[in-house]
Amino acid sequence: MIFLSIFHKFLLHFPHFFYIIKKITIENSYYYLYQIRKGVIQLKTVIIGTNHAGIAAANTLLDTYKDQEVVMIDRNTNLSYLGCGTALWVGRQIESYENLFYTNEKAFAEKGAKIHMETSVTEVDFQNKVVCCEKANGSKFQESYDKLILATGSLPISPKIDGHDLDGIHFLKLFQEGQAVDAELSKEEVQTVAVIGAGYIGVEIAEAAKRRGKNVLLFDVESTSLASYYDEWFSKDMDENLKKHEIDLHLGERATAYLGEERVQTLVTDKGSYAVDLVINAIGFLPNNALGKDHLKLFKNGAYLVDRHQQTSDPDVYAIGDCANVYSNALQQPAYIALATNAVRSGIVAAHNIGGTPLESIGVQGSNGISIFGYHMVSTGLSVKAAEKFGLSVKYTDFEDLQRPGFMTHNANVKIRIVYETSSRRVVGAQMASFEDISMGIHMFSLAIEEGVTIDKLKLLDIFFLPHFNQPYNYITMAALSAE
Ligand SMILES: Cc1cc2nc3c(=O)[nH]c(=O)nc-3n(C[C@H](O)[C@H](O)[C@H](O)COP(=O)(O)OP(=O)(O)OC[C@H]3O[C@@H](n4cnc5c(N)ncnc54)[C@H](O)[C@@H]3O)c2cc1C
Ligand SMILES: NC(=O)c1ccc[n+]([C@@H]2O[C@H](COP(=O)([O-])OP(=O)(O)OC[C@H]3O[C@@H](n4cnc5c(N)ncnc54)[C@H](O)[C@@H]3O)[C@@H](O)[C@H]2O)c1
Repeated sequence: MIFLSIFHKFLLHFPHFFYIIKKITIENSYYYLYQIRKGVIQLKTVIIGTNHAGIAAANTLLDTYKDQEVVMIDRNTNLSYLGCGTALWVGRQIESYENLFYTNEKAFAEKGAKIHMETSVTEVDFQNKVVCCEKANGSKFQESYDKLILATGSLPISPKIDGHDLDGIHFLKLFQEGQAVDAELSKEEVQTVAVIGAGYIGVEIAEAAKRRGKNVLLFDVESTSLASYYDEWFSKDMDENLKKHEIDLHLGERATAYLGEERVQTLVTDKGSYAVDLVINAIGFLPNNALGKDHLKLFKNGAYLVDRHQQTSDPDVYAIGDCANVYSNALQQPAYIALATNAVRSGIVAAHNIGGTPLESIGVQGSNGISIFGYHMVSTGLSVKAAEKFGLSVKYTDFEDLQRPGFMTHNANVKIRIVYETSSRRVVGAQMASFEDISMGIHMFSLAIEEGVTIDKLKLLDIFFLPHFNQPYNYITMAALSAE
């Protein structure tokens, strides 16, 4: 031990000379990790991006590995904004945006991090392990690193069609963009709002704009809303729900141009043209890979390709959150799923590995939920449609009933679909919907997918019964029992 310690200190004094030997022999050893964990070796970790993923990594490093030096850099003015709240405050379901931030710059400075907000990283010199930064006032500086965490997130996809740079066309990613949409909806002259993309952001903001009294047109190229998350049996219900609340649905319709002098006045699609006062684009996210795309291996959509430790193809660089791929347990291969939940977990995993505790990600199911005009839908893993797209042969079992026994006066319908692989019979997905809150049940399916549980195992699963919550023949049991 003493010899190794002296040897290692010697190597640290001559880092360049012995760099390669150190990389091969020492950095892979348990003793090296042990020394990091004990704070004998102090690493400097630079985190680029301080939103959900970067915050989780920073908190884990600062709380658990107190001797590590942490530098956090973000170009935005704020951190920790919960985008899930945008539609809620824009739609006035909550009073203000103030509680949508769960931490701030000061909290990290107090924990000992060096934090640079309103600072863009313009370049990373991966060879010399240096990050080049530019502050909002134009001043430039550099930060060296031992380990780098890329947490640069995602960017909304911009449709490259005529007129896309006119005024009155918005995205909905940052807090500031939420503020801009909120201000637009406050204008009397803004009466007709076109939302492009009926995915999660589109459907949520369509509800919000309707709640603000606007005429809302919702467009998607797919034949239903929420097509990436649910099979038609579910998404058709959401379409009905949207129509019932007077949202004008335009499915299977693609925007082709925006027309206007300075501000957008007309939306042109492949099926018609519409007078509009405001456009909100919500057609998905792409990973923000600008800093590392020429140096690091990439997943097929451009996300940084990471292993189960969140390590990229450069061993000193980790990538987390929306800028990296995840491992899908349903598909049993890498995938891309941009969710805050994944961002947080991946940040924790990366930080423990850097801190000296080897930790593998257990993979994800992409569990998600939405609640629109009181109709709740939750899903995890793959829909039948998604499985087919990925070439996975699946079967499914459906069940629909009242949630509680008929004698209960407070009651509502519940629908469930469980999707399982044809050959192995392992569960690969589940979808549930109701006007009641049935959301917690989906977590059980998430675990089932993660653990490779078969549909047959669910048939006689011990599920409690109480009239307040469910029927003696629980809808999960009934769906599983009727599986072929
Ligand atoms: C309206 C909306 C609603 C959502 N609702 C939900 C939900 O209900 N549930 C859910 O799980 N997910 C939801 N999401 C998705 C979730 O917000 C993202 O998955 C999450 O933000 C990803 O976190 P991240 O930290 O990886 O990336 P981001 O949030 O994209 O953060 C990346 C950070 O990196 C910084 N950055 C990028 N490049 C640089 C650079 N060169 N220099 C310095 N800083 C840089 C950015 O300023 C940013 O702060 C929603 C998203 C939106 C937009
Ligand atoms: N409740 C939640 O968990 C929640 C809420 C908001 C956002 N998010 C996440 O944020 C990310 C971004 O959300 P999003 O809504 O932008 O993406 P999304 O992938 O949920 O939806 C994008 C939609 O746009 C449609 N589309 C694509 N190209 C189009 C085109 N040219 N014209 C018309 N429609 C087009 C797609 O068919 C899809 O339905 C997603 O990963 C999402 O899961 C999650």
